[in-house]
Amino acid sequence: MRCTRLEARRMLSHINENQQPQMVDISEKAVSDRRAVAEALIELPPVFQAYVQGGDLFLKKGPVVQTAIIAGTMAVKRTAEVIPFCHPLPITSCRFETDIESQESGLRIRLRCEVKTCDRTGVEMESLHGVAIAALTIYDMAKALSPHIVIREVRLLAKSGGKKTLGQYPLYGLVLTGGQSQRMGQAKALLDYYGEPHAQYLYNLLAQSCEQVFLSAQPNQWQGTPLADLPTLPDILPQIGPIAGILTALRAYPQVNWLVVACDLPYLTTETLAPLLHHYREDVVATCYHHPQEGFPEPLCAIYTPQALPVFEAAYAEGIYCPVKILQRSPCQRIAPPQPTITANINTPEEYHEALHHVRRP
Ligand SMILES: Nc1nc2c(ncn2[C@@H]2O[C@H](COP(=O)(O)OP(=O)(O)OP(=O)(O)O)[C@@H](O)[C@H]2O)c(=O)[nH]1
Ligand SMILES: [Mg+2]
Repeated sequence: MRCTRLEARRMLSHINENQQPQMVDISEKAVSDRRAVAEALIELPPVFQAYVQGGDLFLKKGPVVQTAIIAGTMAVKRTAEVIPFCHPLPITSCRFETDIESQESGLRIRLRCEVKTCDRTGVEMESLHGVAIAALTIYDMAKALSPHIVIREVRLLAKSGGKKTLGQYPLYGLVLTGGQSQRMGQAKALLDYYGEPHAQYLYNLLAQSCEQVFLSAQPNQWQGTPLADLPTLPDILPQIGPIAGILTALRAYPQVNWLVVACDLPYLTTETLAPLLHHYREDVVATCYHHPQEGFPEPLCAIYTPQALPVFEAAYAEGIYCPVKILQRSPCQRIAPPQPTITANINTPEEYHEALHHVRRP
């Protein structure tokens, strides 16, 4: 598989000019507050159920969950000693949340570890190391009673901090390109307003403020085109309009903010996107522009929070596929567009030729 230009640039910082691995140089990065949350699930057979008491599991070696938290906290502080290219960081907070669930099949212990620092790089390795060692400690404390213990789903739930985050979540970008462009008669994502395919232009624009950007498309839609190398999230739902792309993205990365834009918006620039980023709110489903005349919310130039996933799932289950309707019935923050044209989408060849006059000012 060919790697994208972005991946190539990222990979380069992990190797030196002699192709040897090295620690990424973060000397020039800005210091900022950073947070990461990781989770692990541990499954234990039914024999353990008799030992649960007040949120812990009391076995011969002692209180299992409490001991795991201590082990995990120590692990968090020593991550850089264990993982070769990990930077040592001052940990300003380390908190575990635990939950024991009793099921027919046995016990399920869920461990979450939230780590904070204020530094030049993130603490995701620290939170992952913390839950991994806490889970191994549970295994060690419990194995004498039964070795049939499974540690599963050690994963990162959230990471924030640095430039490309909003509130407590990282910002990801999605350029919707999965439509059929029937009215245009040619792919809208490939139209040229600024000297390159417009989806490429929007990808670059979003990459200025987003940690990762994806094209939302049909599987293999852009093979053999200039967009082929861009990271893509292929729809996992039928081609029922933009909701298919938005829901695919929300499901794939539920713990991020999504800046979603349609590929047929020619007037988006750093300046016209700035108010959305500036007015972002975490306690709503989306922050979006409203249409100056009609007054409805524009869902295809908006920032969605993780709250959008259950809202879109419910709408999809009810057969409501129109994103405008979904936003109209959800708590969202609408802001006035700095220019009325920002939300103008271009659907026909006539509109395209007209728009070219406006975007290419001398
Ligand atoms: N991922 C994804 N994006 C879609 C889908 N349908 C439409 N879009 C995108 O959503 C945005 C708005 O859609 P429309 O204006 O209807 O665009 P379109 O469907 O390509 O154009 P028409 O065929 O003329 O309706 C565009 O950026 C489309 O590429 C879909 O099923 N999946
Ligand atoms: Mg359409």
